[in-house]
Amino acid sequence: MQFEAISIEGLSHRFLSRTRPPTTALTDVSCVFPAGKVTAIVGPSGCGKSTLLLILRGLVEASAGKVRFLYGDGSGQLTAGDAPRMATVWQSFNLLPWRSVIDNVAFGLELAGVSLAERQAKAAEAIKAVELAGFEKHYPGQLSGGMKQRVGLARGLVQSPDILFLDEPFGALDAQTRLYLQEQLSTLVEASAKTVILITHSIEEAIFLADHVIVMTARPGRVARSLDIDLPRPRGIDVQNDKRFGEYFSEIYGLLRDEVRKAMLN
Ligand SMILES: Nc1ncnc2c1ncn2[C@@H]1O[C@H](COP(=O)(O)OP(=O)(O)OP(=O)(O)O)[C@@H](O)[C@H]1O
Repeated sequence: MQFEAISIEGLSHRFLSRTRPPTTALTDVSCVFPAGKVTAIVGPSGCGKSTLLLILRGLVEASAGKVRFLYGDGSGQLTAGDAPRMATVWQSFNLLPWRSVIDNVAFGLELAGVSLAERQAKAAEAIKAVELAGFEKHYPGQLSGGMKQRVGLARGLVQSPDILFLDEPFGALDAQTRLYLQEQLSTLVEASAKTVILITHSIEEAIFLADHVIVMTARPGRVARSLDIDLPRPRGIDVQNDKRFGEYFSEIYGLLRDEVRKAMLN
């Protein structure tokens, strides 16, 4: 059976607190994340993007609704099954400062009980894929922000996940580094045909990297619109000159503008 999609139906989530009124983070979210595609989620601050990611990763249990991981046998019939292998790259790098680059990248494999030789070989390959060969023995404190984030990316890739989650992966980086890493990520994603779910505040980043963009409303987050990004691949940064890029930007910004305003007044 092959992993085909994540399907979310009527998902809502409310955070309860003993000391504060409850916060409804998500309300009646329904959407599909197809396998082998990049889906970007954009939405105003606080609309529940990270909460959605935590629910998809099984780290938070939704108050209502369903998340189903769908598998097919090629006949067109889909059946729900267990979550496939997943990895997440976080904005805040989350590197262990006392471990070298290669040991940081290999950490997940070590926890999974993979032998030293195998995890070192796999980690070296992932480090090469993010163009950090030669830095295996460096420590996080010796790296720039962009290099740290590439280590984070390698740590996600090394696990050969079926689904790679990227939560604002480049948010903490300067504009040029961000652009460079977006290009690198685009190449990596195209080469691996992975299922990627990207959370971002950047409309350009969403259009550049994704096959589909889900635009969310202000909190409590709902799906405002789901758009297909019909731009050729492989994509280089010059895809921004394509007329359709500007049209997608205007459409998404048009949807977001009022929502961002509402989020500011929330
Ligand atoms: N553990 C929690 N307890 C209570 N409220 C929470 C908790 N986690 C998140 N929230 C609230 O739920 C709402 C959604 O938060 P979430 O972090 O999912 O939004 P987001 O869209 O990822 O935000 P941002 O874009 O700013 O990262 C926010 O109002 C937030 O304050």
